[in-house]
Amino acid sequence: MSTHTNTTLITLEDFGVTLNQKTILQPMSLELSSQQKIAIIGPNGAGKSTLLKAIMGLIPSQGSAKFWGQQLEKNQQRIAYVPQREEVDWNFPINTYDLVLMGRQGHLRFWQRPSKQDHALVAENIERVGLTHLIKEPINHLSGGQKQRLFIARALCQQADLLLMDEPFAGVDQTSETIIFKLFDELIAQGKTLICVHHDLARIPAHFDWVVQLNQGLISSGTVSDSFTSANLSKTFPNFWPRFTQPHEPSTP
Ligand SMILES: Nc1ncnc2c1ncn2[C@@H]1O[C@H](COP(=O)(O)OP(=O)(O)OP(=O)(O)O)[C@@H](O)[C@H]1O
Repeated sequence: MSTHTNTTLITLEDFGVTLNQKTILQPMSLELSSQQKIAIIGPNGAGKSTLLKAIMGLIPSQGSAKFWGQQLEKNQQRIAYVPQREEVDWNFPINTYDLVLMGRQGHLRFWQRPSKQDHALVAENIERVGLTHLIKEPINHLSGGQKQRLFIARALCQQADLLLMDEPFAGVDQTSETIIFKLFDELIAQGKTLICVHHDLARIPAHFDWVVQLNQGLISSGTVSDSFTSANLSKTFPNFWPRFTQPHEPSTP
């Protein structure tokens, strides 16, 4: 059993994104606690990826985003970002092992070579995501699900406390999905916090604790039981609801 306690991890205040004079995310304020599996959901173009990139400081934003009550720069090493698969150059000439080893970079001074412990951590995390047999393969030889697991292994090597993942289940086979969800539970038990942009609404109740609903701004943020409701989903997905039905909430005729 975990000895960690939930604390406020992310605090956004009037946090918004405007790019090329277009408002992508209206200013929002919210708090997210640690040691939870948090899903970010919303229709295409809702601003889900934008929110992750903006809080990671990869694109400009307005307002304030704090991690453990401090600016990003103070905590960068404690946060791992797993980008959407399409954003990675899979033809980059690097193999599975070396890509995961990159997760250790932030822990090394520029003159230091990876230590025995660094290499042990790489091997351990590659094993954890079930890719040991592909250790020497160039990354573009991996399947969709294996590619997602590869980046999760790199994030694990970083030994981050917060993992921000942009659609880690996109194009993932059943084996990879099972491995990743199991890993999520192990990470939560270790006190980590996971934030995932997620598309599969049917998986939310079973696999996530908290859900943030976006549609060009914040629609709702709350526990799955309180906030994953038809009322909120119809605001988040106005063009599709009631085509979506919640697994635990029968649709009304
Ligand atoms: N640099 C940019 N300049 C202007 N608009 C942008 C820029 N980057 C993204 N956008 C727009 O911001 C909106 C939100 O994009 P984003 O990728 O965050 O959506 P998303 O919710 O992740 O969508 P999806 O589910 O399709 O991945 C889109 O309308 C997109 O066209």
